[in-house]
Amino acid sequence: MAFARVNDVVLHHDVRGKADGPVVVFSNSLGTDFRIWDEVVASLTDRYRVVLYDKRGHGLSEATPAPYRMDDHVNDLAALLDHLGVDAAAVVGLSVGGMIAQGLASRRPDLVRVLVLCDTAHKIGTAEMWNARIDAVTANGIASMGDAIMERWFTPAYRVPENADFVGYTAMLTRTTVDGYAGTCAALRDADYTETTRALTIPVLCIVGDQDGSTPPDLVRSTAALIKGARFELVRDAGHIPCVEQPVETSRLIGSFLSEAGWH
Ligand SMILES: O=C(O)CC1=CCC(=O)O1
Repeated sequence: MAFARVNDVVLHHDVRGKADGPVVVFSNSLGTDFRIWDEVVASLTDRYRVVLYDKRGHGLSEATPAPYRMDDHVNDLAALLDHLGVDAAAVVGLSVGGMIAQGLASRRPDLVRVLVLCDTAHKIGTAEMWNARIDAVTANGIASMGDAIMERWFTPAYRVPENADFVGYTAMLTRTTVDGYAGTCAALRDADYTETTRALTIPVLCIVGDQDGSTPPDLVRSTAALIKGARFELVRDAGHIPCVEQPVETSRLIGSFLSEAGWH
């Protein structure tokens, strides 16, 4: 693992895999850090140079004061990739990470050659919804919303106290900084990539858990329908975070799409 100061923030990141391989970048969701990708990344490191990072306010990255703009997150990722000397990449993004990936693809078409959009959309939620979350997390902390968030993240079968992984991912959520969480809710509230995503011409795969309670299959399907030639895949028995709940199938879908898109 490593830390880098880019723009006005210190970002925690890690580079794994084949040093001279094509680059695959992973961007994670609200309230998670880059460990959610561990199992998927393990299936790719023999072929790819993989870049993982924690967006500002998440994981071990610095938490600058809320609110954030989606452009802050997009600029952070662009600056981190410039810092690492990456000049072309496939970008895999989950939820807000998928919005960051869409933003980067439209801002830096030189950099983004393939997109995998997991459980995300061109626009997620409403201003009322995000303002209510910002108010709740600011007044009562993230743990106060923990159960409701877990119901969207994971299926009932996964969400049992005997499942140590479930307990661990709950801790990952509740240890996110309030600035990072509320700041990123503001970024989500204000972001709408409908027009820029409609203009994408690169290979795009959209995948979603069949029981995703945050970005349900119909929403993700509507994002795929915006993009000429985009592929849509449903992951069975998964909620909002298929890379954690169904890592084998998620790895298979991502790995084969990267190959088919010529990213090898
Ligand atoms: O908390 C949720 O509902 C899940 C989520 C929405 C945007 C994101 O990145 O995660």
